[in-house]
Amino acid sequence: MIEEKGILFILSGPSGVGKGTVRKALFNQDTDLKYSISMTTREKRPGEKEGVDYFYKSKQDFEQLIKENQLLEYAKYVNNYYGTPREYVEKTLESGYDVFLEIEVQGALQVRENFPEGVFIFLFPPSLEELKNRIVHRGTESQDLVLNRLKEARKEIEMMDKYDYVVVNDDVALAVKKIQAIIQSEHLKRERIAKQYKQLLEDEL
Ligand SMILES: Nc1nc2c(ncn2[C@@H]2O[C@H](COP(=O)(O)OP(=O)(O)O)[C@@H](O)[C@H]2O)c(=O)[nH]1
Ligand SMILES: Nc1ncnc2c1ncn2[C@@H]1O[C@H](COP(=O)(O)OP(=O)(O)O)[C@@H](O)[C@H]1O
Repeated sequence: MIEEKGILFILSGPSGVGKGTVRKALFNQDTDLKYSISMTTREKRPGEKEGVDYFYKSKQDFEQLIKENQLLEYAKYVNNYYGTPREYVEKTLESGYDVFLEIEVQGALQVRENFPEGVFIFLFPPSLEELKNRIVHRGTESQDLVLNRLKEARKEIEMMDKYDYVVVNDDVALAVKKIQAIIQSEHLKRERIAKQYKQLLEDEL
């Protein structure tokens, strides 16, 4: 029998493109997806909550998690660590649920190595100018950090061709619809493959 494992979806793309905004809009709608909450060493922003937005860790605790191989992937991003808890993702997929990660590009490439069957979605800005506007207007960063994030963004955009899908985030609701269509079509694809496989086994008997 074919195991009914969940599908791992990875939403990535440059900082400021709208990953968090699009992910939240997606989860505000009715969905069976399970969001994997990341670990980070960055400071909690006003309004954020432990265990909802992130699990906030000290640098020392985070490095211990790395040593114990408890992270599926991790990256140092603008002087802070960010990482995905391995056990949550593996167990949730095993129990048949789809898991959704929203992570930056270096981490997504590491996930690619461990989960080549994952579905990798790159969120693309309408333009670099608009990306800069979004980082500036979000207002969570100092001028220096804005420049750092823009520098990162240029490098990250070069990684786009390693992804399965590219979604332009010009309008949040539209980007959400496109991601939902990708999720649906990946399920149909896998169902079709499972059916063909079953047929193949029956034909051989
Ligand atoms: N590699 C990796 N990146 C993450 C993870 N969680 C969040 N990120 C990314 O880290 C970057 C910075 O996140 P954050 O400080 O929350 O700022 P913002 O998402 O740009 O508002 C974003 O690109 C996130 O998508 C994770 O578990 N692993
Ligand atoms: N489609 C969009 N149109 C206009 N502004 C957007 C759109 N998506 C996101 N934003 C804005 O851009 C800024 C960065 O979004 P955010 O979700 O924090 O990006 P990321 O998680 O990729 O770093 C926020 O101020 C957000 O409100």
